[in-house]
Amino acid sequence: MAAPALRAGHRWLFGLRAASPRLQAPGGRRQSHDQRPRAPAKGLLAAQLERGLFQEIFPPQAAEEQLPGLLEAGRLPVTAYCGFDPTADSLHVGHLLAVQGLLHFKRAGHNVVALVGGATARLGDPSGRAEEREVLPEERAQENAASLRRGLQRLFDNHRELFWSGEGTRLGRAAVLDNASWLERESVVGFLCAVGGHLRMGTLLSRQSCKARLSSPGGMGLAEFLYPALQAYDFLHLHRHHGCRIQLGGADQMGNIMSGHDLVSKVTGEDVFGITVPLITSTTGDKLGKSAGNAVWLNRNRTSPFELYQYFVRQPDSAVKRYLKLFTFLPLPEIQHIMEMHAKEPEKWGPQKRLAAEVTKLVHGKAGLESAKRCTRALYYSDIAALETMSDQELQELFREAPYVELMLEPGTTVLDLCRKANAIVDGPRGYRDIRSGGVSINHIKVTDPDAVLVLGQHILNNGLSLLRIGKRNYYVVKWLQLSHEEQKC
Ligand SMILES: Nc1ncnc2c1ncn2[C@@H]1O[C@H](COP(=O)(O)OP(=O)(O)OP(=O)(O)O)[C@@H](O)[C@H]1O
Ligand SMILES: N[C@@H](Cc1ccc(O)cc1)C(=O)O
Repeated sequence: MAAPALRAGHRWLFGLRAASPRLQAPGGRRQSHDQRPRAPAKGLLAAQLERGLFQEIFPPQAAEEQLPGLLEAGRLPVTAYCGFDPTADSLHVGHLLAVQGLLHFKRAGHNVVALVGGATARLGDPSGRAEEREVLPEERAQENAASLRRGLQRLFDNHRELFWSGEGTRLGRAAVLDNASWLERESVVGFLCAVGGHLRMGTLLSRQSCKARLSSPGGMGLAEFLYPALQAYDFLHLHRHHGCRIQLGGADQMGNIMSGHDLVSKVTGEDVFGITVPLITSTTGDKLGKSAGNAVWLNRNRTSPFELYQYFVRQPDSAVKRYLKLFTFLPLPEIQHIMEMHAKEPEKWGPQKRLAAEVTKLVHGKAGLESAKRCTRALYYSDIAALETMSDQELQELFREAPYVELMLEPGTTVLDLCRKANAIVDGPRGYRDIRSGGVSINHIKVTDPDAVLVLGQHILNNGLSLLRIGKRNYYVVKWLQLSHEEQKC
């Protein structure tokens, strides 16, 4: 019955606060291992509870009773799923944690489904929302869904190629599905008959996300209200057609996961489970994601490999150990060792760099990681060799805000000509003076003679580019056109 299940949920949440390694004792002190209840399970479950990746289990008693056995190494594979609504055309770092959860299932030999919510995205999940979402047009939902499917597949492929060595276990299978392929085919009457009697109004109304939306100034629309029922129906569909027994999601998904659990167990009489991963937040405590407008994206056209790498390199010491456990597959003793080295040589930023490298490799592959490192050397270490080997795409990504100018190279072009043609200095004597006074550099080297003729290999790199900087941080990327062999010889 719904109400006792919810109470049990609360009891578990309460118990888990003590169990979660992430949570701190009053006064900000971390609880010692001894104060925590013993890890209630073996295998995958215990390992991920210890890493802090699995936060809550539903129903709570399953953490000690059914799940440890079900997920133990060497047992028959189970199938777990997690859904991602394509309300944007890219996944982001918050989603990566849920994907990481799926990948750990695969590594333990279980099968996973990454579900793109092509249908649910059009309704909009009310969980954690202060306002109703804008209706997503069907065409946009389809385009975004295709992009998310590619993003998820890329993560599974990169993981298999770069992070899986066999390790004596079979790597579980992964499928990427879209709920539009069944929800859009289901009739309204069919849906209500399948779901209507099993999901109770009292329970749905008592969910935190529903209460919050109902008491908001704009109230709650029917589509939002029915959202959890559609997500529950997905769980039922995946249970019937793919044998799915576990739904994974961020902590804000617990209400929807409980509805799915209700529906599947009532309709089929079988035990199914929910697992949540912690929410990744910004330094101000907001959930990292689209709604808060602070997403760090996984698609290169939104956040470059360099920017993703830098996001992780910038993590403070207070977060980096936890992130190494959550976002990488490094064994815990290795993480411990990395942290011990860091205590001896903090100036090397060892854990941050390792974290950044592991995540960038998973998201963008080896080439993406190399690109991130090349851009880092070019920008922060003024490394001309790195600058010279950068592609046009990398340069544009690196200086996203910088104007990108294409210019024809004419014989005798001077430093002043370059600055003027790029609109980087003001016309007249003031621009001339600005160069003289040392405010301009080309390819990281200061130029003070406005009349100096540009030299290939120095002012113009072998890849046909010049990086012009005015003052401290105004960059201009210049691409020289028609650099023929003849000109290069001049
Ligand atoms: N910052 C985050 N930390 C952990 N999990 C997250 C985070 N953001 C999203 N998720 C999880 O990823 C899954 C897909 O989320 P969803 O498609 O709603 O994206 P979203 O970024 O949460 O959307 P929005 O920001 O628009 O609410 C859910 O299980 C969600 O809880
Ligand atoms: N409701 C989830 C996405 C989702 C969609 C369909 C599902 O079956 C599961 C999850 C979210 O917004 O975060």
